[in-house]
Amino acid sequence: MSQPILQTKELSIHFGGVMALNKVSLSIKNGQIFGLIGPNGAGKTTMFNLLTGIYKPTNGTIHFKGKDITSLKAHQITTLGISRTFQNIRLLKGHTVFENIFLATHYQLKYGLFASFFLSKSFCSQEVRARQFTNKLIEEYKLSDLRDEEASDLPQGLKRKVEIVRALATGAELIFLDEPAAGLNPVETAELMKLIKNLQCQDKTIFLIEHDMKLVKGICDEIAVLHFGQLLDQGPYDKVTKNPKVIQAYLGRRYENA
Ligand SMILES: Nc1ncnc2c1ncn2[C@@H]1O[C@H](COP(=O)(O)OP(=O)(O)OP(=O)(O)O)[C@@H](O)[C@H]1O
Repeated sequence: MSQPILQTKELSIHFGGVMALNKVSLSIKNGQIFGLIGPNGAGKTTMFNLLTGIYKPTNGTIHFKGKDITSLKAHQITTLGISRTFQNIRLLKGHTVFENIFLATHYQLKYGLFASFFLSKSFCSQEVRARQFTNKLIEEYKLSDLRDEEASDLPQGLKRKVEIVRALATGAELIFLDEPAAGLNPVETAELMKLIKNLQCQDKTIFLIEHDMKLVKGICDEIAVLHFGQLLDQGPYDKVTKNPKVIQAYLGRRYENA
């Protein structure tokens, strides 16, 4: 767990007069569970949007496994091995759990439009492998009973789980989770924590945004704190949460309750 998998250098973006991120330099090591915390409007989701190619930075660089991905498009970044979930769960309406996960496997497939149109041998064998991979994930993450259920009709905790498994189905090594515990009850949150730890055991690196400090304290190897677009501190939970600037800007009662 020593090599950085993701590094930002002086990453900045402004929207008109709003400096949403200002010279943020972060380093996330391979295999870590890394937490990003900070008050509402601090720039956390903007950070994810930059790292996944949805926004382009005004200044600064992003490297993934040593490769400069700053100007790549969102689908190119996903193909390289980065995937995400959203603050408001975004599952495909009218599609089953299987279909939601299966569609995500297509980031790993290597055939063109021509091959798919004429159902070439390569297309067919890759489709078979994609189905097998989807079934393996469904079994592994204990979703078999829900395989043919409409994903968007499931309870919140299960929807979140399907969204995370869908991120895995892209073949991602690095997974961003934007407030994964939002809207979950304590039992669902405990299940989620186990799921995230399990992803780490499978050599995935996790970068998550979260306000639930029990979750952050319970599973994060390192955390970073944003405040008005600036990085206040980065390091192990116990060190960062003792930083007076961090306590003043964000933690307050959250820290006492964690
Ligand atoms: N597309 C956009 N256009 C204009 N301003 C934006 C845009 N996206 C984000 N911002 C602004 O950037 C700042 C940071 O927002 P961001 O959503 O990243 O905060 P956050 O830390 O994720 O907050 P929360 O915890 O509430 O989700 C805010 O002032 C927000 O209004």
